[in-house]
Amino acid sequence: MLLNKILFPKVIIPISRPLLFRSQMTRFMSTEIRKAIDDAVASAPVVLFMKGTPEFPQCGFSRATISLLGKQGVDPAKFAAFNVLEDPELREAIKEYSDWPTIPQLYVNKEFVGGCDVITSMATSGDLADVLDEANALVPEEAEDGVVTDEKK
Ligand SMILES: N[C@@H](CCC(=O)N[C@@H](CS)C(=O)NCC(=O)O)C(=O)O
Ligand code: FES
Repeated sequence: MLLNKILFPKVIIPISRPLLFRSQMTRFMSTEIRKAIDDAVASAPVVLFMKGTPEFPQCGFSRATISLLGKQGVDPAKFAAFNVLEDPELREAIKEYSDWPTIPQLYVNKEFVGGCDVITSMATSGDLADVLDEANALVPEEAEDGVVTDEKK
């Protein structure tokens, strides 16, 4: 430790500050907001917290995620999206709730799955199709329309 301090004094000092700030932040979300997010997450089998709406995503990461969900064939009846740009409190609280620092955030059956990068790699590996299929969240084979994306307008 002493050797570290001598060799990397500038590394050790800044590390302690974000940790302290984080422990203060984790007490910040009110019970009401936590309950509201619990309800949002439980409102459909597939829930996306995003910037903008499925029809008009307002960020490339949200657009890419909604597009992937559409291509997987997520059933609109099994899907709910929450626009964090309409609710600054939700935008911050969802990060604490999931312990994930960015938007979009995907939940399937109330379980946090990940953000855009995770969803993209799960789509490539086939894991996303498996998770959505297990959640019974895909449109039946004979139906045509999945989640509306801006590509389908
Ligand atoms: N690598 C991220 C990309 C998403 C991202 O970086 N989102 C940023 C810019 S949209 C974000 O949410 N920043 C915090 C905020 O805007 O509140 C992922 O896999 O989802
Ligand atoms: S809003 Fe700028 S990258 Fe998402």
